[in-house]
Amino acid sequence: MSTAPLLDVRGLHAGYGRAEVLTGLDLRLAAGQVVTVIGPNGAGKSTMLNALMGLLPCRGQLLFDGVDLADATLEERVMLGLALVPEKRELFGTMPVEDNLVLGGWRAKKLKVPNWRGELDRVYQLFPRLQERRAQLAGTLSGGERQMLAVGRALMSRPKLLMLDEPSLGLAPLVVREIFRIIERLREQGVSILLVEQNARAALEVADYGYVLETGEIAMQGHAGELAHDPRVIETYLGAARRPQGD
Ligand SMILES: Nc1ncnc2c1ncn2[C@@H]1O[C@H](COP(=O)(O)OP(=O)(O)OP(=O)(O)O)[C@@H](O)[C@H]1O
Repeated sequence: MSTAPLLDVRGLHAGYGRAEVLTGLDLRLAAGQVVTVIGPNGAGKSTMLNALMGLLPCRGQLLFDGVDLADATLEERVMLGLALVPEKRELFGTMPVEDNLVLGGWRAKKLKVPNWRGELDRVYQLFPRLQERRAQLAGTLSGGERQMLAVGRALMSRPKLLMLDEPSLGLAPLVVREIFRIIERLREQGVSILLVEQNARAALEVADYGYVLETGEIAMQGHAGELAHDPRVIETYLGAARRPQGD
């Protein structure tokens, strides 16, 4: 590609103490793209996101929007425009919904983005349910509402790249569909998204490009539509599509 990617990861190594989980991962994402990383439990998907966010020590080249992230702290990465919605959502349960959202706006506030509070209206447009429940304590929300709040809070920082760790995890099928509809809408709005998912089918439907991460390495990659039709991906990750052959 002629223009530099928004995110350019080369030879990423990361792990916990002596246990190396990622052993030289390469990944690229162009601005405006939705890129998904699928793979089995324990492959290292969350480890990758945590390393990108600066929550874990790592080695390798990490370029974000042309900036080398090697020595950037978590706060600096947030200021550069990275946002992570972690698997555990990590909301402030004893605070109202709206306060959780406002806290997410500190980057925009610090950057003196004019009318950053207007971001609240955008988030409420995307998630009318959050507006209805703006005064309710976050800890009393349903699983789906908590996920919406976690995504909304990340959007409040006006990120250049939104990283989502298993947004559908633990949610009922109807709510999962709602979450993917929202990802689709964000995509239409031009938000760049790095999506880690176990729900490979839904992830490949919404994404432009996909990577398959297996035991710390990229095993396959390609345009999402092509991956979704690849026999190995179908066999391993889209198993529900298989029809019994009667043997
Ligand atoms: N805090 C930790 N300390 C030590 N090992 C960890 C820690 N977190 C994860 N691991 C190990 O790192 C490996 C990769 O885990 P990771 O959570 O990144 O995988 P994943 O692909 O996101 O899978 P999952 O979908 O289960 O979260 C696993 O073997 C896991 O046991």
